[in-house]
Parts: sequence; C-alpha cells; structure tokens
Amino acid sequence: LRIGSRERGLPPGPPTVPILGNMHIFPTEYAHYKFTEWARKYGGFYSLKMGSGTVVVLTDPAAVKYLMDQRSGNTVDRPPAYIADSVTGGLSLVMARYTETWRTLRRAAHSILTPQQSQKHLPIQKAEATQLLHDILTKPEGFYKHLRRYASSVILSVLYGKRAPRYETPETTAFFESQHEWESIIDPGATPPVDFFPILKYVPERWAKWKRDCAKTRKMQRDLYFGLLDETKERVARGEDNGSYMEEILRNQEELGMDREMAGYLGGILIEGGSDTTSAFLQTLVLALTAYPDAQRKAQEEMDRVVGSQRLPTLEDLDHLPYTRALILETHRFRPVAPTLMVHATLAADEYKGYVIPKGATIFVNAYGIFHDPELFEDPETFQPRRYLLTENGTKPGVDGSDLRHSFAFGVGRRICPGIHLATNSININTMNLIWAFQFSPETDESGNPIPPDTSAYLRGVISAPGPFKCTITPRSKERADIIENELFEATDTFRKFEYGLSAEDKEFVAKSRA
Ligand code: HEM
Repeated sequence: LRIGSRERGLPPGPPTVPILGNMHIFPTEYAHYKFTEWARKYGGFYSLKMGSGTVVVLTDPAAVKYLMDQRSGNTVDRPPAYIADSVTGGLSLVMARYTETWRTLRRAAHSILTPQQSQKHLPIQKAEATQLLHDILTKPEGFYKHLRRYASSVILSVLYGKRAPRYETPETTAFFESQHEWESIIDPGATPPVDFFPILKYVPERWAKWKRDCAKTRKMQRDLYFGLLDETKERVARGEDNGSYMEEILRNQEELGMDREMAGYLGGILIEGGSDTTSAFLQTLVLALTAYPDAQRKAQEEMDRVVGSQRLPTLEDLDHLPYTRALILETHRFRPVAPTLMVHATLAADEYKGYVIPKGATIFVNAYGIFHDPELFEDPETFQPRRYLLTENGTKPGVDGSDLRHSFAFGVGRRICPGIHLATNSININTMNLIWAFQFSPETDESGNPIPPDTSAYLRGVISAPGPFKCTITPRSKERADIIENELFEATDTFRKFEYGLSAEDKEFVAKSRA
C-alpha cells in the first residue's frame, strides 16, 4: 500500500494516489507547461512519484547549477528506456545509460566536434546557408521546409560528406520518415510504461502494437544509417575523401574502440541530434521576427550600420552586432528547442537543501520554466532581445542571474550537447543572413490588417518546433537579391565536393539553380 506514496525526506510535490503515485497526472505532452505550473506551487525543486520510482523536477537555476553541473558525476545517467533500447540496441548516444558504450560514443563525438574541428565545416555551412537564402528568395512560402532542408543537408554533409540539395532528396526523406516513427515511439505516453511496469515486456507481439512499431523503426533507421556508412566507405576507397566526420571515425575506429554497429549508430544519432534541433531554432527565429516587428527593425538597423547592403554578413561581423547576439539568446530563452532538455538520472543517492534524491531518480531540468520565471525575467512571455543588453543572462536588473549561462539551452553537466559548436555556427550564420536579406511580415486580412502568427502554437514532442505558420517574406532590396544569386553561384565549388550519388531529380535541380 505504500507503493506510489511520497517517501519521507523527498522534496514536496503534488498529492499522490496509491500504486500510481502521480502517474495518472503526469503530462504526456507539452510537459514543460505542467512542470512550470507545479513549480509555481511547489517550488523550483519538487518531486513526483511514478509508482515506486521518483522523478525530481528542477526549475531553479541554483539547483541546476549545483546538482547538474557541480554534481554532474552523479547526474550523468539517463533513466532506463527499454523501448528506445529495443530499437537502437542501446547504442543511442542521446538515450544511453552511463555505460562504457556511452563513454566510447561520447568520446568519439566530442573529439570531432570541438570548436577547432567545427571550423573545418564552416565552408559547407556557409554554402548551405546561401542556398537557404536562395530557396527562400525563389519560393518564400516554402520557408518552413527550406529551413528543415538546410539543417539536414548540413548535418549529412558534415557527417557523411553528402549533401541534400532538395527537401525531397532521398536521404532527407528517409531521415524525416524514420524520425517521425522514432518520435512517435519515444514521446512520453505514446507507448506503455514498460520501464515502470516491466511485466509489460512479456505481452506477445500480436497484442503489442508498440513491438511491431519498434521493429519497423529499427529497420528504417538501420537502412539509412548503415547505407550512409557504407557509401562513405566506398567513397573513401575511391579516393574521394572530402573531410567528413565519418571518414575520421572510420580511420580511427580501432583506436576509438568502436565496432561497425557503434560507428553506424553514432552517425545516425548525430543526424537525429543535429537536424530537427537546428531547424526548430531557425523556425522559432522566423516566427519571432514576424511577430515582433520592433525587434526585427532594430536588428536590421544594426545590420545595415555594421555590414551595409553590398555584401553578406560574415561570422567576424557578429562581434560588432550586440543586438543580434542578444536576439539569438532571446530566441533560445523565448522558445527553447528542448524545453525540458533531455531527461537525466542519478547514479547514487544525494541530498539537496535537506531533501533526499534517491539513487536512480529521474531528473528533469525545466529550462522553459526557468526562462519564463517572472521573478527572474521581466515580462517573460514577450520576445525582448534588449534584456540581454541590460544584464549578462537577461535577468531583471538587480536580480542575481549568475547561476544561468548562455549555453543553458544546450543542456547541462557531462551530457551537454556535443554539437553545440557546430549548431552555434549554423545559428549565427543564418540569423545574420536572414536579418540582412529579408523583411518578415505577418499575413494580412482582406482589409490589410496584420494577422500576427500564434507564437504558442508549437508541435508536441521532445524537440519543440512551431507548427507550420504563415508569414510574408520579401527581399529587402533588389541589390540584396542579386548578391544572393551571385553568392550561390560562387558556392558551386564548395557544393561539388559534397555532390556524389545524387538522384536524377537532384542533379536537375542543382543544374537549374546554377544556370
Ligand atoms: C539548436 C541546436 C541544438 C540544440 C538546442 C541542442 C540541444 C541539446 C540538448 C538540450 C541536449 C540534452 C543535454 C542534456 O542532456 O542535458 C542535447 C544533447 C545532444 N545533442 Fe544537441 N542540440 C542542438 C544541436 C545538435 C547538433 C548539431 C548535434 C550533432 C552534431 C547534436 C547532438 C547531440 C547529441 C548526440 C546529444 C546527446 C549527448 C549525450 O547524451 O551525451 N545536437 N542537445
């Protein structure tokens, strides 16, 4: 009868019921909203009971700094994920427990994604960013897809040296389809709570649709991941190296302690980690520029003062664009790509502020709740880049924001996003480009009145992206449009290194866009 009740010493939280604890009220979608509502009631450090298991939710920067950064050695684990493991064989770097396998994958990921190594990928990132401008110029209403194509083409080029010129390029389509299946499996509530009730593992497949879904997703992922790996091997054997990440992994496979399975999954999981995250950020950016014309105007004025209209911005310009830097930080704050980061777990029991955190407790860092705390941020529901010009971490003047940091949206402790430098380069290049090139305006009704887009209409899922929305995008001048055309042509040599094995449709598209 004690199962489900909150043990003595645990932090407070919502009332429990026998057996289930809080499982019956645990949010299965948009968890950050419920977590934030509870944080305002029970504080920045509270607990939930899931059967006999414990979940701790942190919505307090000081608790995050102490437990997740300083005590990272203890909070580096992930909770068991039986269903995800049955798809990936436990080889997902993102979801893996704190095991030798995770350490090997993480070392390999980290060694090739350092700030210095990430510099190597700048040429293709810049070239793809130019195609993004060109895609928007030619088909502005398709901007949502163009942003997704950009992000997946960059990650495919960086990892496998093979770009995706179109949204419909076969590798991109295969990735989006397998990702869709994968997300519908790992979404909380989408599958039975096998980790809390292990007996569910033994339900025969004919009664357990989730088992069939897992097998289907596993096949889709493996076809894509190992297909790309083998293509890279064959390309290298032909002597056509182009400096891609997986070439390096294949060269150092033995030294890194990785077999074929690990190498295949490392690449695949990095596509997953790097694709929809980057596009979600850029989609939010476009949404915010459209919904907050004042912020857009200030950013354009700064851009025009520093860069002018005769050339595209470069990364070096960012040092002289404080408002643009603030706008990037505000985009992360306003709608963080991962509102509850990725779930962590403890390796051993710990204590904080006199409360117990049991061994094996699941920990959510409610980044959204922290970023939207009215005690910390002035009017947190509005998009105001200016706040980051007033104080280092955007908090209200006079409030101590020193427990926050700029990289917070990329996670905490030893699990911090290994793609942070690559992603930051993409974010910086594209934010500057988009501000420089286009005017983003809301749609208008028949009488010409603007219809502001809904800045809260976000899709459900671990990655928080706005649903497709309408906005009008026009080039800021003919001169700028000409520069984009010219720059795309100039990028031809960079693109060529990444254009092998293209489909007939891709070849035709590429030829046309350079004609
Ligand atoms: C806007 C872009 C991105 C954002 C906001 C983002 C955010 C995050 C967050 C919040 C986590 C969880 C950290 C934690 O557990 O505390 C994470 C993990 C991860 N990210 Fe990213 N990410 C981005 C881009 C990328 C890119 C480009 C890559 C790959 C090149 C990548 C690969 C990964 C991987 C592999 C993990 C799992 C790390 C582990 O569990 O050890 N991410 N990311």
